[in-house]
This record gives sequence, C-alpha cells and structure tokens, in this order.
Amino acid sequence: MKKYDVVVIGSGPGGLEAALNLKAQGKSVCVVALSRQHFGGVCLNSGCMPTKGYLKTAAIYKNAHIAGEFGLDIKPGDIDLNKIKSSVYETVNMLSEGMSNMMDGSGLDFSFGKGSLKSEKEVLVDKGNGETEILESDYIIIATGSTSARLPFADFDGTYILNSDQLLLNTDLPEKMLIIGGGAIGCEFATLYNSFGTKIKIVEAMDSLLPCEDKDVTDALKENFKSKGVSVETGTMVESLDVEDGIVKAKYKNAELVEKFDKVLISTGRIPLTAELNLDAAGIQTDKNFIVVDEYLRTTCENIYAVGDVIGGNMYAHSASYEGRVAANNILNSRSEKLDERAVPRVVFTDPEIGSTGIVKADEHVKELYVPGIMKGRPVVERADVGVMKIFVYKDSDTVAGATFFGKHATENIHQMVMAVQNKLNVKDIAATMFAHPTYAEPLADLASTVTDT
Ligand SMILES: Cc1cc2nc3c(=O)[nH]c(=O)nc-3n(C[C@H](O)[C@H](O)[C@H](O)COP(=O)(O)OP(=O)(O)OC[C@H]3O[C@@H](n4cnc5c(N)ncnc54)[C@H](O)[C@@H]3O)c2cc1C
Ligand SMILES: NC(=O)c1ccc[n+]([C@@H]2O[C@H](COP(=O)([O-])OP(=O)(O)OC[C@H]3O[C@@H](n4cnc5c(N)ncnc54)[C@H](O)[C@@H]3O)[C@@H](O)[C@H]2O)c1
Repeated sequence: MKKYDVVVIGSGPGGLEAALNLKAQGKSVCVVALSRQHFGGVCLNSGCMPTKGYLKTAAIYKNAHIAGEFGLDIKPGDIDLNKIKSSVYETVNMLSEGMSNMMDGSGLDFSFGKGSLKSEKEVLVDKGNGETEILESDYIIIATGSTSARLPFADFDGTYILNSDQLLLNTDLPEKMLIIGGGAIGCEFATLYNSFGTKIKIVEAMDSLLPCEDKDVTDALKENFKSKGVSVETGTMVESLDVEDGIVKAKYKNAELVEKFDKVLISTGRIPLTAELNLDAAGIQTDKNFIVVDEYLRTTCENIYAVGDVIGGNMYAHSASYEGRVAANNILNSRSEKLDERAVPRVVFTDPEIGSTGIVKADEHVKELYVPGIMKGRPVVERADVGVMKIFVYKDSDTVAGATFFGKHATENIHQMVMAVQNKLNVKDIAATMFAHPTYAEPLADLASTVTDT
C-alpha cells in the first residue's frame, strides 16, 4: 500500500491548487483523477473555457452584424456549429495539453480511477478494469466538484433536453430554444445562442434573473435581453417536457399554455459529486449532499478537508482554487487560516457583462451610491449599451462594502472594487484616484465622489 502525506480526490481547480501548494512545501502528494483528460476539471473541459471560447465567436458574429453602424460593409455568413465547435476545442485542447505537461513536471503522483473513502486515512481507487488501489494518507482533501442538476420530470437525452455539457457539444443550430433556469449558465447560453440567431425563451422560478444580484442590474439585463428578442419569464416554472416527433412540448405550471421548442437547456443549478465517495467511512456530514466544512475547510472528520463546488457556496473556479490554497495552508500550519470571502468576484459573461463583489444590498449599515446612466465618452463612441454602476459603502466608516457593474468589460473592471473591498479602502480614496480617459472604468471616480456623510 502506498503512503502519502496528503491524497487529493479530484483534479479540478480546487484539487490541483491544493496539491501543487502542498507539493511546493515538501509534502508527498497523490492526486486521484478519473483520467488525464479530467485534469482541470469542469472549468477547463466543460465550463469556463469552452463557454468563453463560444462567447468570443458569438461576439465576433454579432459585431459583423452591426458593422454597418460603424460605416463598414461586412456580410456575416451562416452559422456552422461544427466549425465553431472545432475552433473552440482547438484552444481548449491546447490548454488541456499544457495542463497535462504541467502535471508531468509537477512532482505530484497520480492515481487514475474513481476515488472513495475506505477509512479516515485510506482512499480506495477503482481503476474501472476490476482493479483497485488503496492509498494511505495522513490527510485527505475532497475536491470532486459538481454536475448539472436534473428536473424530476425530464431526463437529459442529449438531443432535445440537454445540460450544459451536452449543449457545448451540440452542432445542430435550433430555431427555438427554451432555457430553464436564469442563473449564470442560463444567461450565458442565452447570450450565445441569441447571437447565433436562435429564438430564446428563459424561464426563471425566482422573481429575477440571477436572483442573488442587485435588482437594477438584473432588471437591466432582462431589458437588454428583451431588446435582442430574448423572452424572459420570471416567477415561472415548467411543469412537464414531452418530446414528440423531434419537438419538445413545454407545459408551464398554473397555466394552460403549451409551447414547442427544438431544444431545451436545463440550467437550474449544480449538485455536488458526493454520492459515490462513501463519506460514512469517515463520519463526514453533508447538507443537501454538499460536504459540511468549518471556517478552516475541515470536514466533520479531523484530518479530511473539502474544497470547491463539492462544499457549495461560491461555485467559481477562482473560489475553488482559493479554497484549495486555504486547505493546503491549514494542513501545513495546523489550522491557521480562516476562509475570507468578503471580496469574491462574481462574474457573468453576458453581453454586456456583469461583475459584482462583496455586499450589493443597502441596509441600516450600508448605503448605495448610484447615478443611473453614468457614462463617459468611450462607451458613446463605441456605441456600447448603457449599463449600471453601483458602489456600496459602510455608513459608519465610508469603507467600500461591495460593488456591482453591468456593462462592457464589467468582468475586468470589477477587480478594482475587489481590491477596494478586500483592503477596506475608503470610498473617498477612489474619488481621489486618477482614472485614465477614455475608459469604461473612469465613471467610478465620479460615482465615488457622490458619497455624503450620512
Ligand atoms: C457551463 C459552465 C460554465 C462555467 N463558467 C465559469 C466561469 O466562467 N468562471 C468561473 O469561475 N466558474 C465557472 N464555472 C464553474 C467552475 O467550472 C467550477 O466552479 C469549478 O470547476 C469547480 O472546481 P472544483 O475543483 O471544485 O471541481 P471540478 O472542476 O468539478 O473538478 C472536479 C474533478 O474531480 C473529478 N471527480 C469527481 N469525482 C471523482 C472521484 N470519485 N474520483 C476522482 N475524480 C473525481 C471530476 O471528474 C472533475 O474532473 C462554470 C461551470 C459550468 C458548468
Ligand atoms: N461566469 C461564471 O463565473 C459562471 C458561468 C457559469 C456557471 N457558473 C457557476 O456554475 C454554477 C451553476 O450555474 P447555474 O446557472 O446552473 O446555477 P445557478 O444556481 O446560478 O442558477 C440556477 C437558476 O435556476 C433557477 N431555478 C432552479 N430551479 C428552477 C426551476 N425548476 N425552474 C426555473 N428556474 C429554476 C434558480 O432560481 C437559479 O436562478 C453557479 O454556481 C455559477 O457560479 C459560473
């Protein structure tokens, strides 16, 4: 039986970051990965990277359509999803190869197969060919990530009713598509397929798209979608989906209406991959299947930590990596680092984009700085959509509590506010900062200067 200081189950951003940090500090580490193709996890293979590749294609196609507004005569051709998919996966495969090479040179050990707990200090790896391996370890980190949630009345068939993994591989451009769930995945795929000419309807159960974000931002997103022909129904649920003769019939809850679509994307959230981990072998508790951890990311078993999507909360690649670093530090320095999530960047790659961080709700402690329509020269000459820019400030100290942007480059510009929240910057320091002209960030100083002593 091989013995390690740490065994990590899962090879996504959370698991790999933890493993690399521990290895750099001299620990012997083995990562259990399903295969080399799973290095980088969902983010690299079926999440962040391919979606952003597709969205870039969509932006180029959209720009070709509006070229006339800029005095250019560019004629966009038809969409060939086969060609686009090849182009997207050419770059994803490059990243995947780079990741594989990096792992070869990392000094980490790998055990390929499905990992589960055999005891508090043993991981069983099922190699899938009847063989198993047992790894003994002082510490274990669980970083097995998540997969698409399904609706109780509709199984994924990969052709008509799809999850995001399946839609990324689709090469058949639908005329009409229903998207159930208006979170980050639903809104990004709506942006993508709308740009390609598909008629989109988004159905969201809560009373706004991206329900955790600021209402002015999500209302602006809804209006922007509508202006592009995307229909958005909030506070609505689908009751049944029936596939008949290559068409999906959707029936809405509390309504007689039955609508027909070529495809349906189900993007109603993610479920953690915990079912096959045999967590009982180490007495690890879960809550709605997510692994319960303390502020040091330790599970209910003393020597086992968990990071990334499998613990829920902020389900982002950068959160998973950060949590991987925190867990590694707590193994190295006997629980010395608490999770600090005050300034997690939350980004959605719609067109225009959304970027938020920290607190985005005014209350008795927090006030909101907002000047509707605030913009300067650059968005005007670039014919960009009018966005939303808000800063949230603690009333007692004028330190920045959070911010939210809806507009071009919002996913980049939000980092200025991430730094402000993380480092407890006073909003008056932002007002006194020189911003370059002409940029999308420059109205920030004007907005910051609207702060009053209340
Ligand atoms: C369509 C889509 C778009 C996204 N876009 C973004 C984005 O733009 N920005 C962003 O920050 N986040 C994005 N995300 C979220 C991001 O991908 C996840 O938050 C991130 O990948 C989570 O990292 P993780 O390490 O926790 O898990 P994962 O990335 O899920 O990695 C876990 C790995 O462990 C493997 N595994 C599972 N069980 C076992 C087992 N028993 N044994 C061995 N291996 C196992 C899995 O196969 C997987 O390879 C997106 C997600 C999706 C689905
Ligand atoms: N740009 C990014 O960083 C990015 C992009 C994509 C995904 N992600 C991450 O992936 C995770 C999963 O994304 P997601 O969009 O699937 O989940 P989500 O939890 O963000 O959104 C799911 C949405 O579906 C709605 N919903 C749930 N059940 C429903 C039903 N029966 N009918 C109608 N609506 C219903 C919810 O109210 C919610 O708004 C998120 O946590 C997100 O952070 C991030």
